[in-house]
Amino acid sequence: MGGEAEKWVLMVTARTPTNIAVIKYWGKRDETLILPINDSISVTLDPSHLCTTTTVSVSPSFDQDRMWLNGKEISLQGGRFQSCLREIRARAQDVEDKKKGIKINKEDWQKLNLHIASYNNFPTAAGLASSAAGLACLVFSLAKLMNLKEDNSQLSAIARQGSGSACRSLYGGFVKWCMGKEENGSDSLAVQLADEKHWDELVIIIAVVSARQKETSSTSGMRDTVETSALIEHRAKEVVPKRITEMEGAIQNRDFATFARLACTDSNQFHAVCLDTYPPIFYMNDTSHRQVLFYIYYILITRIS
Ligand SMILES: Nc1ncnc2c1ncn2[C@@H]1O[C@H](COP(=O)(O)OP(=O)(O)OP(=O)(O)O)[C@@H](O)[C@H]1O
Ligand SMILES: C[C@@](O)(CCOP(=O)(O)OP(=O)(O)O)CC(=O)O
Repeated sequence: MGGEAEKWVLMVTARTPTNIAVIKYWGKRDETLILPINDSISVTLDPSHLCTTTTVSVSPSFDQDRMWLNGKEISLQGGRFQSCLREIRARAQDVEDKKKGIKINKEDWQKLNLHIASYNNFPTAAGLASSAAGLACLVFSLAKLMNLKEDNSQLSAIARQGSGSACRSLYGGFVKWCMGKEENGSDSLAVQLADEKHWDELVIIIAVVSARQKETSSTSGMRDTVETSALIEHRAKEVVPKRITEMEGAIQNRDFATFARLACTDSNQFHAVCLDTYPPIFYMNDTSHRQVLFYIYYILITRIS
């Protein structure tokens, strides 16, 4: 380790958008590695809208890993944060900043502590996938700080271990999380189906009708569903595989009628398995029942040729 040992600080800031699932992930086959019971597909939002901004910094003067979320210190002791930190440190490379006279050898990352400050510009834990943007941003910014060689798909497998939906936020556009078959999760990662320019007439409008924290987190809600719902196996094995194939086709062909029908029916089935869970989970309120929560508008732009 070089530089004036006690004084230097190296930092990286990254911004990551959230993603909205159009074929939803709900249910795990492995709780620790976060392996899902079905594939899912999402649309990543424009990074200038709903997003997380995370600054990660390292200094020999930091005496422990610490994290602040929206200005308030939170514990990094949870298994999910620890999995991400461990996986990233294991892949860390040498880093040199000649201007600052800093040289960090890859072994040094095991001893150096991190300070992490993250902000969501939208409600946290309210059903707008803050864990997706948050954990993807954490993994991406740490990968930059520690000079990882892994590509986004390999990073998505690390982000997945922080929060399942986070693996899809490593890419823009339309993204598929392939559930994978391996027990160690090595093939459970995100791939980009089409980039953000592919369907630029598609506009997603998110209307927040309640910014309150959800009563049941996704993590515990899907655990209860897998344990108690009689419908979830039928959804995961029979319904979703067909919808995934159809949705991939709808995206490739920019077929809005099919895209909208699948997104709406899949969302409705997700809420149906929540209701089929014991005790039942209610994520929709009266306003969402009046169908103003999500509207996806397809704007046909008339081009003068
Ligand atoms: N910026 C962030 N950095 C790190 N962790 C975050 C960040 N934002 C949220 N989280 C973590 O994600 C948790 C919220 O996840 P949860 O899945 O319950 O809600 P959500 O992701 O907002 O909604 P949903 O999963 O229904 O779309 C927070 O309690 C926190 O632990
Ligand atoms: C309804 C969902 O948004 C559920 C997201 O669940 P999380 O990814 O937040 O759950 P954990 O993996 O336990 O962190 C559907 C989806 O994003 O596919």
